[in-house]
Amino acid sequence: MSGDAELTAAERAALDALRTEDGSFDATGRVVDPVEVDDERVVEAALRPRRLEEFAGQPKVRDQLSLVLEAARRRGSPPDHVLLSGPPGLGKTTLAMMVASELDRPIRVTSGPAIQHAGDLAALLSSLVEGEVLFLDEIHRMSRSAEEMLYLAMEDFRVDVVVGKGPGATAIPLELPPFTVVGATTRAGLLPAPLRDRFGFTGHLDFYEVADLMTILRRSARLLGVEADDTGIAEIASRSRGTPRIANRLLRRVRDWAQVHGSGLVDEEAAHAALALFDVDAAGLDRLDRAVLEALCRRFGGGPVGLSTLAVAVGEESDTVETVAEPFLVREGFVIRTPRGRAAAPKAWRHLGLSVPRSAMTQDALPLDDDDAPTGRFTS
Ligand SMILES: Nc1ncnc2c1ncn2[C@@H]1O[C@H](COP(=O)(O)OP(=O)(O)OP(=O)(O)O)[C@@H](O)[C@H]1O
Repeated sequence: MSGDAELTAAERAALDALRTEDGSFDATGRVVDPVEVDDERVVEAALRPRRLEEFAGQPKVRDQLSLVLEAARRRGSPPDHVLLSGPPGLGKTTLAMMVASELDRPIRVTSGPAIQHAGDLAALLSSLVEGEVLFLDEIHRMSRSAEEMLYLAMEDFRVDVVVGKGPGATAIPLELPPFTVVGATTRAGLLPAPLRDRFGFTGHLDFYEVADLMTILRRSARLLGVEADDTGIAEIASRSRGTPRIANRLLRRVRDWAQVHGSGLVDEEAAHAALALFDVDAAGLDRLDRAVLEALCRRFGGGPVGLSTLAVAVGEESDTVETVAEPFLVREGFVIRTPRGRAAAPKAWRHLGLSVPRSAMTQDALPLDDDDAPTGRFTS
């Protein structure tokens, strides 16, 4: 059944106004999508700071990590394994690269989906050199058998290579040189406890303050050779959903506008015009975000409503709504996660120009969902 089947004409019109030509909200093509798109890799790599002192924002995680690395350097041994969690585009890969460069050690980069068999992992682990950093992106997407091998390897620097099959199979232990795993995940809650416990340091990256995004944007503008004044930088920063990847992307779109329609200078006027063109509103919300708010308020009377029902109503995958739109909507106080589903906060009604119903006033009092706010912490 189509998610729009029970909409009133007015509701359907409101949602349709937010759709792209093919009828979806085109989450992957969004200018404010925090997930990296393929042709961005080169420019992202060029903009990536190499040293911790150039890493703007996230002072807690940066200082904690800096201490862990400095202590390891002084001891002359690899640091504890590091787990970095947080929404996409906040700098997990950047920090992983920094661990290697700060320690002056090589880094091997792979990701959970690339390791589907324990054998893939065994081959990788047995080729590491002493002190090497193994960056495992999307670590929550590794297969269970690989996960089990990984936590043995992280604890004892050993893997058991199974030779043969059936009753005659034997496990041959293989010693590994000490190494450091840096795991990155957008979903720390999905990691099994035994794996999570093998990380001596866990850093949770949170959305950035506007002032930190401005620092990042000034640096990026300099590296890209873009002339930008503070009004333009501030406007872009405030609409970047607290995410450096989005800030850098919006900077490039505003630069395009300034080069084609303006004087080449990235200023407030260029930022306003370019961001209007790309459907990014004053709060940094785009079509998908507004569709989520429209559906929550107009169709479900403010909720609470289950994630999958909400996703069907906006014509998107649950995963896209949960990992792409929702973290920012929750953090900015538009949406509240409750054990009974998602609810619209008063700010959502106001953002859509609707009057706030009495029921929405009490949504703030509902208990939050468990997943909501891990912070940077040490684990033993
Ligand atoms: N603190 C920062 N200072 C400067 N630039 C940053 C910072 N954090 C992120 N960036 C920039 O933002 C872009 C995205 O960062 P990065 O790839 O590290 O994010 P990520 O969290 O690993 O994302 P994903 O989960 O999608 O892999 C990079 O180009 C990087 O240069």
